[in-house]
Amino acid sequence: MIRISSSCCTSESGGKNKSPYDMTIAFIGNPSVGKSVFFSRLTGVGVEVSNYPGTTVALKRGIVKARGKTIEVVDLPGIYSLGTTNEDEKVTKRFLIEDRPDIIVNVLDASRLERNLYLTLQLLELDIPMVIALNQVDLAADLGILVDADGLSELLGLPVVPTVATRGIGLDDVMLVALAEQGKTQEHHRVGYSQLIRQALSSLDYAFPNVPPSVKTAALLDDAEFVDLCCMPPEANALLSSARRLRKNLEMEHGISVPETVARDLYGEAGYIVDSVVSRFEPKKSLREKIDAILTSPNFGIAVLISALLLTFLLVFRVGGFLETWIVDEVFEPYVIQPAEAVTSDMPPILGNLIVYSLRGVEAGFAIAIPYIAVFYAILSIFEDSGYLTRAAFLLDNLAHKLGLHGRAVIPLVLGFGCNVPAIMAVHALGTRREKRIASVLISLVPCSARTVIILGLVGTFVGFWPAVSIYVLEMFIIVSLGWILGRSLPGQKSGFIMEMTPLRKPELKSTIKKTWMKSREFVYIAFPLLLIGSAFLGVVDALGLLSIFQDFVEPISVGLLGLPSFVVTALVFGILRKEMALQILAVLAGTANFAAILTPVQMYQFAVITTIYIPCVATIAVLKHELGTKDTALIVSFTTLLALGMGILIRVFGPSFL
Ligand SMILES: Nc1nc2c(ncn2[C@@H]2O[C@H](COP(=O)(O)OP(=O)(O)OP(=O)(O)O)[C@@H](O)[C@H]2O)c(=O)[nH]1
Ligand SMILES: [Mg+2]
Repeated sequence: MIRISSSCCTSESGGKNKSPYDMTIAFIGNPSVGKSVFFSRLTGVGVEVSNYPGTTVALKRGIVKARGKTIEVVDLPGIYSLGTTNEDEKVTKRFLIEDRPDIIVNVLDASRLERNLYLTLQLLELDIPMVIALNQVDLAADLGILVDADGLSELLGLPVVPTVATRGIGLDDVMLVALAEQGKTQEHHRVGYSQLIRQALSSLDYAFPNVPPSVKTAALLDDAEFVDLCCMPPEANALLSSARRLRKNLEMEHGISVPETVARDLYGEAGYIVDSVVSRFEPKKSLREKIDAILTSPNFGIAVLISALLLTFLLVFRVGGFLETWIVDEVFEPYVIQPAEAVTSDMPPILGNLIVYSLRGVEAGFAIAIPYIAVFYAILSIFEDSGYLTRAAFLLDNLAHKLGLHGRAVIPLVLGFGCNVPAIMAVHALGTRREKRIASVLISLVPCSARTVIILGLVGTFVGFWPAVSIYVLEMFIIVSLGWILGRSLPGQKSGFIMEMTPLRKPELKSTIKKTWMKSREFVYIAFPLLLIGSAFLGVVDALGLLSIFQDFVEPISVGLLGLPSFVVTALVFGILRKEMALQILAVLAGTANFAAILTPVQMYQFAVITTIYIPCVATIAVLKHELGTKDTALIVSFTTLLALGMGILIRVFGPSFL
């Protein structure tokens, strides 16, 4: 057992050229192999770990101390190859070249070795010392797959350590081996390309003797970014133009496509290695396969999906609602709000309002938001970790294609139900800019957990469960229609990316609790200061009589067009800061959380639909701007505002017939 002490220092991006640490170890591998489990177990830093590809979207750094050394560990987004198709591949390549880690720990999923080895073979060409963590051997054994680690080590010429990251098995050994490999020249395996590629590479060898093999292969594949990063401009240009000439020759004279031949060679070699080191036996458990077959069958699977969604909302509604009532009625009102009102009744109005409004803000955060958000995240975490999220994506693949998206975009869309911000960040793993634009617009309309607070806390509690569900149906209808229109009208390249199905596993209670806790805590840190300041500000503004001036000013819209009480518009303005704040501020303004006393069912429905659709919250606007630019973001803000206004008017006109 080695002693590892850790400190949590993470940064989101690269850019370190001279390292202040004794060594840097980078965890690299395909998506969902367990890199982040390694990282968080080693550093103690709580990074997101989930059973769907593309969980880690930015490079994360942490520090551990082992054997008297200060080691920087880096968790990278999962990639399938060192190609040029997506941002994650570029981030990884840039990191490998600019930061040049001392050791790569290439994490492999033992149950999907062939696919994983493709990247391993590419990494070998970089000539950076490497250790293989053969992870998920437990799952592989369950599936009847046994990998001969020693045989693999011999074939690759690298140390191979079998691991089960989730149980911490083999982690110490990986670190020990990595420490021992630092600075060593490894006599590792080289890819045996087919003859024509070999010839092309050796003629580049002749002309550019000092350029490493990985750069020559990249040049032959026309990966200009990689070549530019590795060579000085004159040499890079000369290498790229020689490689282009060679590629053209090969394509004209021999009729082969160089990228296809290189890919075939790599897969061929990966296949050969797998044949030599993998043995299969009849797995013990086939129950998993039976469940999987049901979950992914076209008709039954969809029925399970719809039931799962309904059950989710029912659970969030029932458990969240129960907790909300208990916290408001049994804790806050008798022990906090009423005593505070009694104490402040003799104070000057500004001071009295400042205190009471602030406390109502805290009450709204604890009572209205946390119960729903925590229950929602607990369920979402079970969906993620069980592998159900990727099955949902698979089932909805057809529908996604109709919306101009790939099935994989379903994952960010579903994550959007939790929070739009990480969901929009996750779109960067999608293939094309066109797909990113469509997915981002649609995600910003997905009812996130903050909007769920409003839908369930207001309409679910005071109008009824089914009217609340109907808001989700309405939202889905808007999202599907908009996606359909955008899919047909937006120009750009369509993506043919293959989605990987992550294995079905039993979610772990510990992981569910940890994730729910992390996300709820994040909510408290981010939302509560805003909530307190917002409520206090509102109290002062109200005491000064400024609130009514603003409300009178927008009355033609709020009262005239929408038929809502004038104070509602103030709540809507606060909703731009954070969506659930709209409801919390509404409670503060109304002086009660019993919304039925101040609004009709139609008005509550209108309020919930408008807050769900209009302007994404500021955090979402910020990531939209980062991913899509100012123009697209401004378009989304204007479009959603108009759409919300239109829907508000429609509900005012037609709502009374239904509610
Ligand atoms: N059974 C089993 N599950 C594992 C093991 N290691 C990781 N997992 C699970 O695999 C899933 C993916 O783990 P992550 O650490 O998020 O994977 P990652 O490589 O960081 O994935 P990306 O961030 O998407 O690139 C999670 O559900 C983990 O609990 C293991 O050794 N055995
Ligand atoms: Mg990760």
